[in-house]
Amino acid sequence: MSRPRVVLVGPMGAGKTTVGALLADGWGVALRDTDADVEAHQGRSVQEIFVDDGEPAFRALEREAVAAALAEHDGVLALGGGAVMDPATRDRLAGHTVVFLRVGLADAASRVGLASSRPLLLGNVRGQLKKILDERAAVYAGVASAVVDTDGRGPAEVAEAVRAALEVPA
Ligand SMILES: Nc1ncnc2c1ncn2[C@@H]1O[C@H](COP(=O)(O)OP(=O)(O)O)[C@@H](O)[C@H]1O
Ligand SMILES: O=C(O)C1=C[C@@H](OP(=O)(O)O)[C@@H](O)[C@H](O)C1
Ligand SMILES: [Mg+2]
Repeated sequence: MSRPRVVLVGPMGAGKTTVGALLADGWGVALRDTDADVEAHQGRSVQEIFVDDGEPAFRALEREAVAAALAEHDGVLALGGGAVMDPATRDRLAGHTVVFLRVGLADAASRVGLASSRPLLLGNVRGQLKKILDERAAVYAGVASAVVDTDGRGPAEVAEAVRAALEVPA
């Protein structure tokens, strides 16, 4: 059975998708991102799925996308920020190499921008982000085998810190 070289978790704006692409490029492996997998499978954006079918429907699709990627993918895997809130997903992550990209409110808000297309942030980016960071911090830490701080660091520096945390060559 193949397994991802690293699974990236953390809140919106942590840089999972961006840093995941840098890591995958550097290692010459593929990046898989569960948001992109759900969108490709559904032929709709995450935002459209939230609006049309609601968050629980998205979470069910996301759970299946994570399960498939964990079982099939041997490159870098970026999860959507809320995926780890699902207990079955947390169980599946056990034994995987999971890096929590930690980000504070200021950096997360400035990265996602005030006009975020992320459905959970519509209307009140900072307020919603603060709530999510508070609610999920312990959950991210609980599934992680390593934690990498991203505040004040650009994507390349974060990717380097991930490699250092994994103690694998660039
Ligand atoms: N370390 C970083 N420093 C500055 N901007 C970043 C960093 N990581 C990501 N970004 C930018 O922040 C935004 C969100 O990044 P993204 O990779 O989509 O985060 P996530 O997948 O964790 O929600 C993108 O515009 C990206 O270019
Ligand atoms: O944190 C969340 O609940 C979400 C994070 C998003 O992915 P990113 O973390 O890649 O932005 C996306 O899955 C959806 O908008 C919900
Ligand atoms: Mg992402």
